[in-house]
Amino acid sequence: MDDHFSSSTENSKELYLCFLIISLITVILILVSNSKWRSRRSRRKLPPGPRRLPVIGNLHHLAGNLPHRSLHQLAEKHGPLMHLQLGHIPAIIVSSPEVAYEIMKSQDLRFCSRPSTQVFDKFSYGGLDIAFSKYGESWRQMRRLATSEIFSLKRVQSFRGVREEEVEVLMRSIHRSSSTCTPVNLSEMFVCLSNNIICREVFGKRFSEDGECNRSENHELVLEIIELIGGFSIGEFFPCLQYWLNMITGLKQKLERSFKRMDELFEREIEEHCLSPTGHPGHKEDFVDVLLKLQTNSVDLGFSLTRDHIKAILMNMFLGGTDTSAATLVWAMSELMRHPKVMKKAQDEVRGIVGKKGKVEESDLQQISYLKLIINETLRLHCVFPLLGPRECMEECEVNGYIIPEKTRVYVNAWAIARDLKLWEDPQNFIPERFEASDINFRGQHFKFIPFGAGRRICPGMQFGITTVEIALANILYHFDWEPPFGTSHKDIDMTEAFGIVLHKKSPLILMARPRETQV
Ligand code: HEM
Repeated sequence: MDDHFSSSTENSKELYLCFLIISLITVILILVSNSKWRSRRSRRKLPPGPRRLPVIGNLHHLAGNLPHRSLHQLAEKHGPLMHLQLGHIPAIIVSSPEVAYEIMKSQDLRFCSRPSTQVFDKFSYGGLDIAFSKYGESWRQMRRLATSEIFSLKRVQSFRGVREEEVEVLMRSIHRSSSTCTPVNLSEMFVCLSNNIICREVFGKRFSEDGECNRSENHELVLEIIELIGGFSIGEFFPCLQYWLNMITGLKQKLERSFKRMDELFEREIEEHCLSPTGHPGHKEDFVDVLLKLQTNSVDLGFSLTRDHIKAILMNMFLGGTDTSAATLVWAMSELMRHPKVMKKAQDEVRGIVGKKGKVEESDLQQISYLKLIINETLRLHCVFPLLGPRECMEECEVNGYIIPEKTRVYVNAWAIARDLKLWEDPQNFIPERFEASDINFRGQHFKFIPFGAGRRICPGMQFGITTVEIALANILYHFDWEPPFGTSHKDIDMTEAFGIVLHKKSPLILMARPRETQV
């Protein structure tokens, strides 16, 4: 007993010591890099012409809780283009539609690369995917292939049945809870829904055990990887020390473990598809089928589509498709709960259009226009990737009268732009009607509203994501009336954001559902 006690005390001492050393190294590295940069600049004479941006912030502004908010506050003081020195990496933060236009439209070709980090390199199978790879011929080939074969409108429509079935599963789950007066954890259910949809689209099957809305092992894996990709890693900002810092912090080991699990899953699924190319009777073509077929005919593609290329795209679908749609659904329902008049108007619309049919089908969505305004307004206030994907400048250029050196990291604060008082009336409030008589949409043409990004790196899965959100939300409003849990009111719905690459609500959305009288 004593031995056990003393060994666990020693273990915690070691852990504490390790933590102290890491913190000390981090602080020293930040201080050294900042002071070195400043002294170098003060000795240097600035050339005439476009100026260099002064450094106004450091890693501390990005590493803190909710960086989009602290960067927004900084931008209010320093303007829409700011220079931060992130360890050894220079970075600019963009917080206005004009500068975003320069970066993502007029000079997109110079800014459409991604930085290289150990995490990105690992999960992209060494730069073979679409989301994390650097810009170049290989990325262009993959993006072209994915746009035409995977993310096309035809493909989105071909999975209509999958989405409708999974939404029905969700409705049944909610129904069960409501019949026993059990509160419904919508946050959990939305993640299961989108994970099941994406797994069926990608692998042709869902992974929940009992055929209902259960959290699957796969979903845990998605969350683990998203945390690794979106988490703050000090090594990323000190490239020459990255290997060692990632070893000391344990990131490297975690990375290897999660990657192995992900790779094994993909291998298993691909092998299953190879062994039984036609699948079970009634099997619908999924993305693994599509990619394997393309691999067989890869002469037509003009490049060799390897097994690693396939796994890299599967990773993009798997990660891109789960959390984003789920987070958007949670924010939308939370806003509707806080705005009962908007909720009522939306329910009246859906119920009026669908009538007594018993469920909303995708063919109904075209007519349900107020719901689309609600989704726009949700994406404006709760941009799920507040800083979009990090970009990297490929050659020295000039933006807004300032020189931007090659390899500068670029973050566009889409969240701040969408809440800017100068651009939006009453921007902090949820008012879907603001989109009513407006031609502003999220397709990357209006730079004050870019929840899916813009330019060459715009989200290719936009239509998949939006359709999932629309069909799920429409059915939820059609089938049920919603109340806050007993003893709380609409105003108590907590809207605090959680830290992470995907902007989630911090506390789960738990509500009481009451089936509509006319429903079965
Ligand atoms: C509501 C749902 C979604 C939102 C709000 C969203 C948003 C975004 C954003 C902001 C980016 C970064 C754009 C940039 O860096 O400029 C992105 C990239 C991406 N998204 Fe989505 N997304 C959603 C759904 C999906 C889905 C369902 C998929 C796949 C099935 C997907 C796949 C991707 C991929 C592959 C990229 C990387 C594109 C590139 O770097 O070239 N997304 N998404």
